[in-house]
Amino acid sequence: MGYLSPPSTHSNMKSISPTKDEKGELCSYDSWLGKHPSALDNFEEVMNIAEGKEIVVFLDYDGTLSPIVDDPDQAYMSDAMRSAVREVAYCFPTAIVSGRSKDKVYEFVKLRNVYYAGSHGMDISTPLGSSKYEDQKHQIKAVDEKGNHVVHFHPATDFLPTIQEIIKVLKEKTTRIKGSIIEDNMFCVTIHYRRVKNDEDVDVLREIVKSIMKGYPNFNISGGRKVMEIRPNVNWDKGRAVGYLLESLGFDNSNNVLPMYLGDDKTDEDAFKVIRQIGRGFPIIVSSIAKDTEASYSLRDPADVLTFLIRLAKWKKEPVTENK
Ligand SMILES: O=P(O)(O)OC[C@H]1O[C@H](O[C@H]2O[C@H](CO)[C@@H](O)[C@H](O)[C@H]2O)[C@H](O)[C@@H](O)[C@@H]1O
Repeated sequence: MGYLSPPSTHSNMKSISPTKDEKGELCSYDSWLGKHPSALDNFEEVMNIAEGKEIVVFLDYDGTLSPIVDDPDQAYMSDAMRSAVREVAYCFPTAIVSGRSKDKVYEFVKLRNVYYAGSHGMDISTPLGSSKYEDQKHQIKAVDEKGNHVVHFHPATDFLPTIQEIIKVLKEKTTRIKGSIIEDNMFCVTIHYRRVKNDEDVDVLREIVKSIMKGYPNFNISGGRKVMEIRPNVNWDKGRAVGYLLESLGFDNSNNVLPMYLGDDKTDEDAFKVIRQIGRGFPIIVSSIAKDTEASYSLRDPADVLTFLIRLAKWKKEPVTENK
């Protein structure tokens, strides 16, 4: 089984926080690495487990394929990363699972040979004919720009008008908080405060958002990397999206499938948990600091991710050479 048991103290975790040891002291990165070993340093071990299995690759976008930057509209991925993802997607079914709207993440990634799940998995497109998912109400059959028959899955469609109303109110009420950005992610909303200069303004922004959202009980507020995220209260997240994609791509009954998920943020933890529940696969956290996580393996940053993806594609094409 390609899977390491989670440290027992990490179960039922609600958010990512710095990891503490038994004495309540912050863990060093090196001791954390003992529990979440580098997927690069242990590449051969990982790929020995993967040998003969059907690998499916899931990739988060921000902080995984692109470095974190101040301006969310400038979070470009490098050409080298694009080329590595393209190669990986030629070798294995590959999906990008992002908090951003599907269209926006496609604008950054620009690859046609990967699947996209935007809005934290609330906007997924897959080829027609594959999905046996019972929630027909939220599936729309369509023909894409290449003439392919596809299915769009939108479990939160009913919330769209309210989301637009929330965005309007948020924009009106937060104009005085310099540096704040309200990002329309289609089925969810992100409130950015990375560029808000002082902590008092961040606190005021938080209070404004909380106060507005009291009027919208069907929505939840969660956190991320210098963001607040507003999501409709539907039982759906990146973990459910991974399950949906595996099923839609025909891997639901396969005992041979090995999902590999690379992500850096709190919302990726839902996907890590699902892979743990499947009992096979590699939940890999991208982090240069020790933090509580359900992931088994780690990579330090997008540069590590790039090296890992290049090696992964090379392993598929030249397994013997890569394994030497
Ligand atoms: O699921 P993801 O693809 O990781 O998306 C999560 C959020 O990522 C973006 O925000 C983060 O990256 C920005 C650009 O580097 C950075 O400025 C921000 O502070 C980060 O939180 C994106 O803008 C959000 O909409 C996504 O929800």
